[in-house]
Amino acid sequence: MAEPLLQLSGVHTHIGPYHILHGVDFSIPASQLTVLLGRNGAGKTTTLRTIMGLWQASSGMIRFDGRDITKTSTPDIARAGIGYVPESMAIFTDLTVRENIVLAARSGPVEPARLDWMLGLFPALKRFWNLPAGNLSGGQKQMLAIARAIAEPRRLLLIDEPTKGLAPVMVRSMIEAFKALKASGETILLVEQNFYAASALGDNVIVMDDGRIVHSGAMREMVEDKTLQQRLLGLSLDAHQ
Ligand SMILES: Nc1ncnc2c1ncn2[C@@H]1O[C@H](COP(=O)(O)OP(=O)(O)OP(=O)(O)O)[C@@H](O)[C@H]1O
Repeated sequence: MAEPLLQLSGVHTHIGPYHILHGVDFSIPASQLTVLLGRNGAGKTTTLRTIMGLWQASSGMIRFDGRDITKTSTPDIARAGIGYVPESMAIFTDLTVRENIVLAARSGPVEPARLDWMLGLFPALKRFWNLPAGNLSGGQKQMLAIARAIAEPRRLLLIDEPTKGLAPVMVRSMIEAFKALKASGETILLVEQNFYAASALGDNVIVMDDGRIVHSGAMREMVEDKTLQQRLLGLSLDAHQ
């Protein structure tokens, strides 16, 4: 079997005096979408931040594309090709949609073909191209944050709860955009609490609780196994949108 693109082995993370991750192990295969599920406070965001080097793992190893990145700085992790969209979205609300995207491409102008592809994924951004991003709806802001993350080619995208608080119609648009992203061969690790979106998109699923991985496997297996779902969805996921 091919080596996974990302692999966490026995990762522990402390935030100040608090021990948050307790030996996290999982791997992310290339060109697939892996969903990370778990109730509030399970450690999902901490896992993404630890991969990005925003929190330093206190022990264990994180390998990306065959290279140990456990102690690599965040800018170098980003340069290695990992894009991160935090839950807070990180967009500039006073700048236009265009300016937000221009600023996200650090190594030069966005390739025209890439821009067309991005605006095809998120057509709303084209409509609001010259308007301040603060005017966008919550879902459109989320789409802009994702577009910023893919303004340059990435090897891996880490995306934290993109459907959180969105109306069902916007959740469906987001699912369509993610399906198109998947079809382009992107490798994605998606934190998602909405099981409707998670099951529509995931090739693989990882479930966390209390800073530990309590399940990992194929999403299809979980969708078909009601007993497993009941046990894991009892971790207060949204079973429907
Ligand atoms: N800066 C911090 N200082 C102290 N504890 C923190 C900090 N950030 C997170 N934690 C704690 O770490 C644990 C895991 O939080 P984390 O945000 O990773 O969970 P999560 O699964 O992403 O939950 P949510 O869905 O609510 O975002 C929680 O108990 C949280 O209170």
